[in-house]
Amino acid sequence: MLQEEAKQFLKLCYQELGKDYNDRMTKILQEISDTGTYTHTYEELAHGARMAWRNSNRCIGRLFWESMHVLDERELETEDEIANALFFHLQYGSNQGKVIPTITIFKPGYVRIFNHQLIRYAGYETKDGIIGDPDSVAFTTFCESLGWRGEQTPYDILPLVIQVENREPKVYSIPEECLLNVMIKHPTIENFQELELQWYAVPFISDMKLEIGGITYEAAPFNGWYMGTEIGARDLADEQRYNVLPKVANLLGLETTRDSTLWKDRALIELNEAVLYSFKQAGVSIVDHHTAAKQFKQFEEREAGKGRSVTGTWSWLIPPVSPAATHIFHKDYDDSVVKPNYFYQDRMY
Ligand code: HEM
Ligand SMILES: N/C(=N/c1cccc(CO[C@@H]2CCNC2)c1)c1cccs1
Repeated sequence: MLQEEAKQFLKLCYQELGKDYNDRMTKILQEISDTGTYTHTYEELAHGARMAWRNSNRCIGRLFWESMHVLDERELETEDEIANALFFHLQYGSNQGKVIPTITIFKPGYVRIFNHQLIRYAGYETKDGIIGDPDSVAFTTFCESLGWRGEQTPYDILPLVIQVENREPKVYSIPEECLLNVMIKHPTIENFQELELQWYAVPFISDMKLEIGGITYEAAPFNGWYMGTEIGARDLADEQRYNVLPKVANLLGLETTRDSTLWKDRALIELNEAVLYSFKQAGVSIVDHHTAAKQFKQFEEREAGKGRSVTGTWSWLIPPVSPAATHIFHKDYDDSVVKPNYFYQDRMY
């Protein structure tokens, strides 16, 4: 099984790198029969992580798959060393707002990061309702069970929770210099900032596993930049998230008593325009869903040129705002799963 996965990956990887794979294949098969596993070279690891992004069916941002920076931290052993590598990744990937798509890869079978994203707001269940991000309530409660205490504001940054081997998970507050936040304001509606909306600048997904040639990296956090609708049409807009559309509509003086005034749609557009404007003003990379769709079209064309077929999940690739205004809506995609790839894994709390 591992031999087969290794063979398949190596053949394709070395073909794409323009290298002969015979010698390497022999060495790997020997290592697998000696030790039951094998260790990727940095080149195999880096190209495998990029191939996994290229194969991510639900990702609209794949045009840039070859440019991802890969930080190899497989030799780290202690929770402190790992926390410091994560603090480094936060600063390196954020790059003062000029976001660099980056992945850090830790020793397989040894490290787990409990966070869904390295930077996320806490959620608190109170008798008067939820403070903060409802999506974070379970993880926040878990952090509190480990002794962590937040300030109970709607935008508290959660700590990192790192587990090595089967030791107790350790909790680390994120240093200020690793954090970048954007206050949401509107280009023409002056009192929009009265809503006091904000969001963190850069998404770092930290709970997916990376599978390359039969080796599973359970801790391989990766960042890119946001597509505006993720924040403006989901994180801040969903009823079961920050649910701000009624507040935006009131600020805009919209008639909210009838659906047919399309007040929700108008509020959504103003909020998404404000998100894109605020990120640009703050010098933080972000892409609107029309530009992202055009970039994805370029990705499809480039892959065809390389003789590779593109797999995708239509329902995830279409943006949540004006989906039919993008080419993606008007075609269908083969949702087959190709490896290397990123996968969900069981929650640790
Ligand atoms: C560079 C800018 C990037 C943009 C604008 C982008 C955009 C997106 C968006 C909008 C989604 C859907 C998320 C959702 O609906 O919740 C997504 C999903 C995804 N992206 Fe990308 N992405 C980028 C980079 C990356 C990178 C660097 C990786 C990994 C190396 C990646 C891997 C994925 C994966 C695995 C999913 C599916 C997540 C899931 O199934 O929950 N993306 N991307
Ligand atoms: N823009 C992004 N968006 C996402 C990419 C992958 C996953 C997610 C969050 O997915 C959650 C689980 C299902 N929807 C929300 C968001 C990126 C995050 C890290 C690199 S690029």
